[in-house]
Amino acid sequence: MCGLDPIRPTLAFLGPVGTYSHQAAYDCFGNSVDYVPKQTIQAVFRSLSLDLPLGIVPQENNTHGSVIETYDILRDPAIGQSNFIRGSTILAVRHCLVVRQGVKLENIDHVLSHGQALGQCRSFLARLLPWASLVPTDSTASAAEQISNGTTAFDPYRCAAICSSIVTTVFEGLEVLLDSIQDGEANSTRFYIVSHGSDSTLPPSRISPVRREALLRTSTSQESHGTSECKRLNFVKLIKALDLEILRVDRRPALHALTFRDVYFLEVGDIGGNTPWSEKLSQALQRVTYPGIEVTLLGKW
Ligand SMILES: O=C(O)C(=O)Cc1ccccc1
Repeated sequence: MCGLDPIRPTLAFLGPVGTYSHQAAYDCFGNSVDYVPKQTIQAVFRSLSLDLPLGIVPQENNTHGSVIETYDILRDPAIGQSNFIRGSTILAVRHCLVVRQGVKLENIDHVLSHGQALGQCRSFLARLLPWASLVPTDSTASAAEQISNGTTAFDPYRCAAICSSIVTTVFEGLEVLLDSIQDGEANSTRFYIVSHGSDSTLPPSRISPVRREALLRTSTSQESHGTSECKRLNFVKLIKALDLEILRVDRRPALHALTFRDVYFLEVGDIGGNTPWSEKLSQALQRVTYPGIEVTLLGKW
């Protein structure tokens, strides 16, 4: 982390330079933070500390859906204890097919990218490169970097990356072969801003929040297993008792031993009135303190 300004806060993003996460963070915070690339989404969460208080992670895409890797990490008890969601931002995502200079479509037999980008270009790939093998990478820009520096397991002159055109200004010897290859015309990805601690002051953002929101995680508690309190989550009862606007629900397998028990993520919004949002949330959380059920606030903004 040498070369970083000791005063300016640092922000971890899924690197290398040139990813969509990097662009989304820059759109929010510009030069008011120092950017620290991390290899994976998990590494972004794990790196959060007093020295590296901020991060950004992709959360959902309007054509390919939830970013599973992010939701799986949100099951970690550290989220909601030491690390928190502090906001969200949306980036319009326009993918390019990037190759080593001179490579033609018919030369390509491997397409490298982040799984989300491969999914967002599925129809394009089926139409124009049906013979190519798809190779998931840690990020879109890391696919481009591997082709540029020749560290792919494949012949870099037979590879293409799906990524932003920005990578051609970051890594040498690359060019855009085809532009705007995403399947959905209005392809957008939403990101969560994450922080170490729940109430550190965030640097000024160019993006103002649309409404007051929060993210809750709920599941049957691990401790209740095998006891009379080990119930199935009564989801309808829980949502009614919360009495908040439910903006989205995601579901992932729980990490504990009971089979087919899930963790639910509820993104909730303020339904109006004069009560401050924090107060409204703590009242809602009190209404859902049922034995055997855990409800954790993962962040509010
Ligand atoms: O790999 C990236 O560039 C990311 O930031 C993750 C991602 C991938 C595809 C669309 C949006 C975000």
